[in-house]
Amino acid sequence: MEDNKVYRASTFAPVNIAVIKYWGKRDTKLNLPTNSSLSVTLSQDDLRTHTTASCSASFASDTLTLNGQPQDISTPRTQACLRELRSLRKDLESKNSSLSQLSSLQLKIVSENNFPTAAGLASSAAGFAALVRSIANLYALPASPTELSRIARQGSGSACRSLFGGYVGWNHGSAADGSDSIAYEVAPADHWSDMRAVILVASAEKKDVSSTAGMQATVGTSALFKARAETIVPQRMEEMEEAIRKKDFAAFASLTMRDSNSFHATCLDTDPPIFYMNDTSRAAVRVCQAINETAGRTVCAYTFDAGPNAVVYYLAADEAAVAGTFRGILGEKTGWEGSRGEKVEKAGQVPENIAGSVETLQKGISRVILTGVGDGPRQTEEHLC
Ligand SMILES: Nc1ncnc2c1ncn2[C@@H]1O[C@H](COP(=O)(O)OP(=O)(O)OP(=O)(O)O)[C@@H](O)[C@H]1O
Ligand SMILES: C[C@@](O)(CCOP(=O)(O)OP(=O)(O)O)CC(=O)O
Repeated sequence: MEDNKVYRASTFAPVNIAVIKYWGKRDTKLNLPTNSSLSVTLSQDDLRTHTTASCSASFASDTLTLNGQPQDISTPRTQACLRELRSLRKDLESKNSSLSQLSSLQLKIVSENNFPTAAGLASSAAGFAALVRSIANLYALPASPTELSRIARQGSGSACRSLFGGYVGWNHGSAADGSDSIAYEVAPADHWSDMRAVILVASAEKKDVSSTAGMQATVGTSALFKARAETIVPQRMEEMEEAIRKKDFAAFASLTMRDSNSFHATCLDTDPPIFYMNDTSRAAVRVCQAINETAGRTVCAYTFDAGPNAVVYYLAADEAAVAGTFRGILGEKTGWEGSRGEKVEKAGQVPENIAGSVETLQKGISRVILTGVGDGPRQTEEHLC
């Protein structure tokens, strides 16, 4: 091996927003969930993590830098990912002596998120998916996205779904070692490519209760949680997969909204209660209901993660009715500039009976992000170091 040679590989990885939520672990060390979940991968043209993984005999220790700030790389979750990836590389090296011994070199990982970190915009999902994918590329691992999803899950549960594009399931699995708790493609992005999303960013602040802490408080104290994990979600997973296969937006939307509500109900049922949605979030729910009522059919579906931001899914054909209404209300906010936002036709009047919600939304939303379903991680020659 050449002394001091720097080996590197870079990737972009997407954010995913669940429509059937992961909430609760049966094993906190391995991030094994109590229920399966399903998400839509969002386009990396709008939201993405960019990560470069490099290794060299000249590096003194493993390091991780996120948005220019050194991060603690010694956390058990990051260490679990690095250990698994190094071990796969070591296996390759032991079978082929002509391979450079990269598994014994220190890693330098540099990453940038083009959206607020830890604001409920699934930064840990894109972040760990990018970390795992970039190191797998650096090590030239023949591992499939499914195998890498098993590793990324140990970084952050929802990260396993960001190894795939399109519509992605995560099977809760039953093996104690987590070998069957992996992500799978329900349908690629081009199966239902006209799925769009407008994200209403309510707050770019760091949240009070992390997903990790919040979900275990729910597991420990919520009486509703058991029914959700054992009965409600298994049934919804089947219905959601069918809705996606048939491209049935009304069914997709109804399941998405009900599952978001069910997840937030278990948060409220936690002792002490956890509030991720706020007045702004509830105003977004009312506006979505009004949009659907005005259209006379279901044209949009809201969902909320562990934070107040609304993600509103809709189909391209209903852009004027959905994004157009939000443009009418939030047209002054950041996010409408550029060809995509400017193309959104402002819809007509919003019903008078939701004037209060409209005002709350105007006060509480700082920016919007227009996006849609997208593909999985992309290798790139643009290196960050
Ligand atoms: N690009 C990245 N590379 C490595 N780790 C990252 C990256 N981006 C985020 N993370 C890790 O994820 C953490 C944020 O995760 P957290 O679950 O708190 O928020 P979130 O993912 O934005 O929200 P949520 O998952 O609830 O939607 C960061 O503190 C950091 O440790
Ligand atoms: C509400 C959610 O976004 C929760 C995501 O939780 P994380 O994947 O961030 O949790 P950890 O596994 O502890 O890292 C729902 C979802 O994405 O399915």
